[in-house]
Amino acid sequence: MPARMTEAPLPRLLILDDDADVATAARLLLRRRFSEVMTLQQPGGLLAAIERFKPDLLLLDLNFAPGEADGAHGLTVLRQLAARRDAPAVIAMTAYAEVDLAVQALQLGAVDFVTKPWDNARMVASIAAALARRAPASAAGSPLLGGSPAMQALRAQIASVAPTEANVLILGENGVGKELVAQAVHQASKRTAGPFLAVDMGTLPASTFESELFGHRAGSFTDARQARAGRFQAARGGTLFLDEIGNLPLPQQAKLLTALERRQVTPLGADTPEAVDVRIVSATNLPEAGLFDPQQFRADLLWRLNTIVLRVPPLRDRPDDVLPLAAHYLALYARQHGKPLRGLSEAAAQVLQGHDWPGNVRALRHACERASILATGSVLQPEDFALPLHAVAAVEGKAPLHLARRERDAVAAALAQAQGNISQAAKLLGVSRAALYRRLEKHGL
Ligand SMILES: Nc1ncnc2c1ncn2[C@@H]1O[C@H](COP(=O)(O)OP(=O)(O)OP(=O)(O)O)[C@@H](O)[C@H]1O
Repeated sequence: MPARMTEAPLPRLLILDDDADVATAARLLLRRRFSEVMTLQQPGGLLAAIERFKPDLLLLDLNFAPGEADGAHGLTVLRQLAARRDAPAVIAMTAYAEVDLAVQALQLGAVDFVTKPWDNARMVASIAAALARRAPASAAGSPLLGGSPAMQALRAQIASVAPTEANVLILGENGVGKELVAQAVHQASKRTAGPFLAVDMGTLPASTFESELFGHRAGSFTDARQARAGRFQAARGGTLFLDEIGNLPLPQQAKLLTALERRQVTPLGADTPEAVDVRIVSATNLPEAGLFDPQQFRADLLWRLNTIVLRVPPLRDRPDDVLPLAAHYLALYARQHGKPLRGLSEAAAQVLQGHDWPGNVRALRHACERASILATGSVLQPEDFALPLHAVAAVEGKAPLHLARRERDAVAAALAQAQGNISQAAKLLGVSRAALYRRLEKHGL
């Protein structure tokens, strides 16, 4: 019997374009993907419209007046939105060849840009990607799904830890939901009206580490034309989420430690330090043995960060969570991609639950997105999730061996490995090129 699924609400779209025809064309193209579409021709009412209408996405023409081309108005709007917590994701629209303008829009926080006149497929893809990226944040409030005993215990820990000011270290494999846990801590904390700012410590270049985190004054180094606040200042009154903390090289660990010990930071080029008012939540997928190895991680920094440790268990250790998560994401993607909502066959449910999910919830989410886009039947089958063959075989046990399907999988795998090179794929499979062509035809590959 197909599993029941919860309905995810359709997102809302706001279009700001001074050309009524363009706004109408966009509305007609996109209205099936949104519960409501609102159009504005003047920027004056934009902030009020955002408060009232609460759009998930804003399609923003950067040039408001006919003939205008410098995009100054649109960039001003983007700057205003950057300061707001309720700002929608923004896709900027520019005239053809305004590449510099598009780049500036992206730097100011737009998630993508499309050039006018747009290509419908490109516009739809851009919108789908923007909404997908926004999905975890917009689930804020009750985003941490899963009723397994492990998740219930984790939620209880979050509830008791969040209202304190204690620093929290979140441990768990890739994709288990550490960032969602960090957001949940912030949302249940006394700082919930302040910002939640995530910084990926693994990718901060060593050369700009201090400027990124602590800020800089104008002229403090060659490229520092304007003063800039660091993440510590930007997160003031809120929570600073230091992700991938285990990847921070030792020299940067020392700088971070100093800031945390003194609870103040000195922007590059400044004479006086500034007090820090942030709660630190950090996360790593490093195994605990690695964290406790002083060659990799300073014990004194660890001691500052891990006042409270929250462990998020891998998905394979909480199989009860798999089907509710799958149902949630299948419903979400069915909506987002305008596909019919499909249930899971018994076999698919078993395969999903029995899989060991090395990529955890992120991988399950991707598998659900793929299935909701590519599946053709009314009920989802194991193969729609494109899991490695052994996962399907392990659960099917004594079920028929599905020779045709395995042959198709083997051919597809060989083609992928050979990067589409037919001769090489044929060699990998131990068949002639002609035999491979026959199979490609047979399986519609
Ligand atoms: N309990 C959950 N309920 C709903 N969605 C979840 C849950 N856990 C994880 N996800 C989803 O899985 C994806 C990965 O989650 P998240 O980014 O929080 O993991 P992570 O542990 O921080 O990953 P990484 O270590 O790779 O940065 C996100 O899309 C998130 O929305």
